[in-house]
Amino acid sequence: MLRSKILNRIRLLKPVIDRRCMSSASKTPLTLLEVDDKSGIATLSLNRPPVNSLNIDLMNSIIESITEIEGNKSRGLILTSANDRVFCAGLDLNELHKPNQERLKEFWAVFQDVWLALHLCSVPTAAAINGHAPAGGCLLATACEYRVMLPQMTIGLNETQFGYMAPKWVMLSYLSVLPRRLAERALTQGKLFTTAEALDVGLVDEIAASKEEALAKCSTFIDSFSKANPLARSLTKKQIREPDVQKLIADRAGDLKECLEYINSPLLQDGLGAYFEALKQKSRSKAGKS
Ligand SMILES: CCCCCCCC/C=C\C/C=C/C(=O)SCCNC(=O)CCNC(=O)[C@H](O)C(C)(C)COP(=O)(O)OP(=O)(O)OC[C@H]1O[C@@H](n2cnc3c(N)ncnc32)[C@H](O)[C@@H]1OP(=O)(O)O
Repeated sequence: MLRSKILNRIRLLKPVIDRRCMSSASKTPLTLLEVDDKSGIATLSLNRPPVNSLNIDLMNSIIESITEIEGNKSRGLILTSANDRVFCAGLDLNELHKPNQERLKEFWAVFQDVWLALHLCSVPTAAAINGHAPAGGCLLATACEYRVMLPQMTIGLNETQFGYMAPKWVMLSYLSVLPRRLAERALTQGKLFTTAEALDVGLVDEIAASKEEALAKCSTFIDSFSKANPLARSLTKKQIREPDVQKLIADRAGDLKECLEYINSPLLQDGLGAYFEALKQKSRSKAGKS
């Protein structure tokens, strides 16, 4: 069965993941996990300042939290951010720009794992998107079953804006939420939807005026499964998601090889370097350091 195969795969990796986590554990927890003792719903907050950019340690921490949530019989998982401006800035560009090749292989494998773990999570999942969610941040949100977003934020797979094409399985996550023609246009444009636009096209399900309201709406979504048998619900979700997941599982090595070639190509490295420098410049000018 796919579920046991996937979970065994992640468990098999676990000792490696644990070692990696322990070797580079930061002083402050990269994720905050709280389980409401009344509702039984777990809230997983990304907590890697300044923008929750996804590096190896943060993604391992997310995977471990999901494994813990599935093991402690939480009734659901709400993914959110401890930062009130940014949900998740996507992959840490330091991992992609002029990368160490061994680390890049590990980074990409963990990126694949974090999507599999969240996309196949056995409990109901919802994202309280309380900040900007570009690229990998949008992927985390679309891996969840439901999305509630705060106003004046942006969300989308903007990879073409920094010279990259998203991997097939990242595109499939978008296609599981958006109609094909719209997904194609948004992917090729590298579009970042405003909150209102995202609601209009169905990329998010609801808008909330505050993080508290977003969390409450996510809890209401999770409560909607209260009459469903948890195992039947989980297996039904995995059955529906299996075709997309299999496209990655069946060729993880091929995906890794393709990404390494693509990420390391000089043209893309130059484009990414320029994009990253512009980000840093913007930040410096914001802080009054030109
Ligand atoms: C077969 C093909 C396969 C090829 C594979 C290609 C690669 C993978 C392709 C797809 C998967 C996913 C890819 C990604 O996720 S790549 C990352 C994309 N992310 C972004 O484009 C977001 C960039 N950031 C922003 O737009 C903004 O920072 C913001 C809106 C998130 C927040 O804005 P604001 O609050 O104004 O903060 P600042 O911009 O001032 O930034 C603060 C600080 O953080 C740094 N930073 C921002 N984003 C990142 C990041 N993604 N990685 C690393 N660092 C980041 C920024 O540089 C500032 O740092 P400082 O200069 O030190 O202050």
